[in-house]
Amino acid sequence: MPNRCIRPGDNPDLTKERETCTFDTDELAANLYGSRRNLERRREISQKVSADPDFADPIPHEFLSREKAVDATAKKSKVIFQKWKNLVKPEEMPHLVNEAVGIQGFPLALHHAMFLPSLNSQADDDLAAEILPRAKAYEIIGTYAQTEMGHGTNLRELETTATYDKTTQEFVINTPTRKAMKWWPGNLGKMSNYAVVCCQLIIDGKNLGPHNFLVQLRCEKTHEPLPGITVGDIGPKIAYNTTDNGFLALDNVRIPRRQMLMKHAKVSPDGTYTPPIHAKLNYGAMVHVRAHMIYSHGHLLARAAAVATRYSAVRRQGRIENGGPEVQILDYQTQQHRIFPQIARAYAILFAGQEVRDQYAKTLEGIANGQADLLPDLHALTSGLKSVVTFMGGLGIEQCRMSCGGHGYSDASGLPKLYGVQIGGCTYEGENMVMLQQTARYLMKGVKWAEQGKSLSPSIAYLGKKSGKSLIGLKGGDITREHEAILETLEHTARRLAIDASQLWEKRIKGGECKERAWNGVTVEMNRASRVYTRLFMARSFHRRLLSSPSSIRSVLSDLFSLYLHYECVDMAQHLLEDGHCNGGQIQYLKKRLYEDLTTLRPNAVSLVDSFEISDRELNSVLGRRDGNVYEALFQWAKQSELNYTDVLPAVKNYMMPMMEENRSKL
Ligand SMILES: CCCCC/C=C\C/C=C\C/C=C\CCCCC(=O)SCCNC(=O)CCNC(=O)[C@H](O)C(C)(C)COP(=O)(O)OP(=O)(O)OC[C@H]1O[C@@H](n2cnc3c(N)ncnc32)[C@H](O)[C@@H]1OP(=O)(O)O
Ligand SMILES: Cc1cc2nc3c(=O)[nH]c(=O)nc-3n(C[C@H](O)[C@H](O)[C@H](O)COP(=O)(O)OP(=O)(O)OC[C@H]3O[C@@H](n4cnc5c(N)ncnc54)[C@H](O)[C@@H]3O)c2cc1C
Repeated sequence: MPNRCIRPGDNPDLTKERETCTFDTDELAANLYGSRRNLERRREISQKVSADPDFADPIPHEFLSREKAVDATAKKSKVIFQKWKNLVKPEEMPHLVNEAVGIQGFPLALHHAMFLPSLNSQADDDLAAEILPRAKAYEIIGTYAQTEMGHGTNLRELETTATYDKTTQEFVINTPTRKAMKWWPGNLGKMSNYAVVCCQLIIDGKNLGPHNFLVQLRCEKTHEPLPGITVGDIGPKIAYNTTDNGFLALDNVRIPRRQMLMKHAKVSPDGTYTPPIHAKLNYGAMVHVRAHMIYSHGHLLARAAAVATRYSAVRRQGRIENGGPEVQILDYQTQQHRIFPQIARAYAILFAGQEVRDQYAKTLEGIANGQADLLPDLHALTSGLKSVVTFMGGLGIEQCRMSCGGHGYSDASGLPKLYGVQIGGCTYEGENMVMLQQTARYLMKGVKWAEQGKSLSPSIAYLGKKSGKSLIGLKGGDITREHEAILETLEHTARRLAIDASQLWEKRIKGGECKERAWNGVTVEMNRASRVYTRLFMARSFHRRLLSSPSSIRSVLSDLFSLYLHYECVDMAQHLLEDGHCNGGQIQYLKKRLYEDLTTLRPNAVSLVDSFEISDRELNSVLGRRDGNVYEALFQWAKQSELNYTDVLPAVKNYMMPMMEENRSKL
C-alpha cells in the first residue's frame, strides 16, 4: 500500500518503514482533514509559504532574542494579513499561521481568538456595524482583557469596575487596586490598540456582575497609550514568548454607553438594566476558545508523536539479541509503549475536537434564534475536554521528549517549545481543576435527572442506562464486539463515578455541612467523574469516526482504536476495578491486548504520523524531519548558535582566561 512520503535520498530506515505501510496515507490524511480537497489545500499552503521569501528565516527563532523574535513574527504577520489575507479561507488561517509564524503566538492571535468572537457574539448591531468592519480589515488590533493580577478563576470577584454615569451616558472604567490590574491577556502589552475589557457593571451603586466593554487603549495614529491608561508587557514565560501578554491599569477612563457589549445584557440611557436570556452569555468568548482549542491541542500532540516516531525509526542504539545488529529504538517495547498511545490519543483528540466544533456551531445557531438550551451541555463538555486534553497532551509531549533521549532536550527537537506551549492550555481558559468542577456540576444534575426518569442530552445519556456485567475478555475474538464491550464498561465506570460522587456529596450535606463546603470535601472525586465522562466522550467520538470511515482505512483505524481503548482502560484500571465491575483477570487481558496492539501497529507507526500531514517547516524539528537525515541536520543547526559566531567568546576572554592564567601563575 502506498505511503506517499517516500522520496529518493531519504534515510533508508525511514523508507523501509514507509514500505511496510498497509494503508493509503493520503486517504487517512484526507479523512482527518475532512476531504481530499482540504488535504490538497493544506499542501498547497505549506508549499507556497515555504516558497515565499517574505516568510524566510535567516536564522531559526530559537537563536533570536525575545525582541528580535517578536519583530520577526510581527513582520510575517503583516505579510499574512495583507498579502495573503484574500488567498486563504478563514478556516485555513490557523494552518497558514502555524506554517508561516509558528506556535509561540503572533500580534493578532487574540484579535482572532477572542476579540473578534466577543464582538461577533456580544456586541449589539450598532456597535458591531461600527467596529467589526474596522477590526476585520485590521485597521485596529484588539484583545480580550479579563484576568487580573489578583483574580483569574473567580470572575465574580474581578475588581475592575464600569460605573454608569447617567448624566453623561458614559461608563467610567477604573482599576481600583494594584491587584486589580489586568494581567496576562495576550497581545495586550504592546500590539493591541483596543480591548474588550471585562468589568463589574455598577449602576446606581448596585453591582450587576462581570460584563464586557470595548475600550480604546492607544492612539490610532501614534500607538501611544491614551490618557488614564497604563499598559505594558509582563515579561518572559515558559513559552509563547513571541506573544506580548500584558498588564493594564485604567484610571477612571470614560467610554460612551454604546461601548458596552449589549447584544444580550443591556443598559438603556436612563440606566435600566435588562439581563441576558442566559446568565452566562457574557462568558461566550471563553466557550469559543475552549471549543476550538481541543483541535489545536490535538495537533500539538500529533507533532510530538511525529517527531518521536520518525526519530525512533532512524535512531539505532543497542541490541535486542546478542550478536544481532544495533536496532532501531522503535523496536523496543518500552519505546512503543511510550509513543504509540500518543499517536492514538492525538487522533482521538483531533476527532473529538472536530465534533465539539460542530456542536459549538449548532449552539451558536440556537443562541442567534433566542434559544440557549444547548449551552449547558456544551459548557460541560468543553470544560471537561479542555481539561483532559491539555493534561493528556502535556504528559504525551513529555513522553515523546524523553523518548528522544538527549536530543529531545535540545531545542533542535522542537519538543521543549511544544511542551511549553501545550501546558499553557492547562491554565488559560480556566484552570483545569476548576473547569472539571464545572463539568461535575452538570453531571450532578444529570444524575438527579436520570433518577427522576427525565430525558438526557446525548453526552450524558449513559447516566440513565442500567449496567450489565462487564464483557471485556468474554466476547470472543470479534474486534467489533470487543470495542463495544469496552465502551459499555467505560459507560458503566463513568456512571458509577458520577453516582458515587453525588452520594458522597449528599452524605456530607446530610451530615450537616452546607452544600458548598460539602462540595469542597468531594471535589477530587467529582473531578474524577468529570474526567471519565470526558474520556468516554472521546472514546465514543473515535468510535463514531471509525464506523463512518471508508473501508480503505477502516482496518488501520480499527487497530489504532483498539490500542486507544486498551491503553485508556489500563490507565484507568483503578476505576474499573474499584467496584468489582472488572476483575484482575480482565485487566490482565487488557494489558495482553495492549502489548499485542503495539506489535500490530509497529509496521504502520511511521505512516500513521505521516498522515498527520505536517510539513517540515511547520514541524520545525531536526529530529522529526520527513527525510530522516537527522545527524547532518543537527550539526548544521548547532552551527547557527550565536555562541559559535567566534571561536573565543568575550566571556572566556574576560573571565575564564584571566582566571586560568592567574591560577597558573600561582603554581
Ligand atoms: C479560532 C479560535 C482560536 C482557538 C485558539 C486555539 C488555541 C489557542 C492558541 C493560542 C492561545 C490563544 C488564546 C489563549 C487565550 C487565553 C485567554 C484566556 O485565558 S481568557 C480568560 C479565561 N478565564 C477563565 O476561563 C476563567 C475561568 N472562570 C470561569 O469561567 C468562571 O469564573 C466559572 C469558573 C465558570 C464560575 O463562574 P460563576 O461564578 O459566574 O458561575 P458559577 O456559579 O460557577 O456557575 C453558575 C452557572 O453558570 C454555568 N456556567 C458557568 N460558566 C458558563 C459558561 N461559560 N457557559 C454556560 N454556562 C456557564 C455553571 O455551569 C452554573 O450552572 P448551574 O450549575 O446550572 O447553575
Ligand atoms: C499562556 C496564558 C495566556 C493567557 N491569556 C489570557 C488572555 O488572553 N486573557 C485573559 O484574560 N487571561 C489570560 N490568561 C490568564 C488565565 O486565563 C488565568 O491565569 C487562568 O484562568 C487561571 O486563573 P488564575 O491565574 O487566577 O489561577 P488561580 O485561580 O489563582 O489558580 C491557582 C490554583 O488555585 C486553584 N483554584 C482556584 N480556584 C479554585 C476552586 N474554586 N476550586 C479548586 N481549586 C481552585 C487552581 O486549581 C490552581 O491550582 C492567560 C494565562 C496564560 C498562562
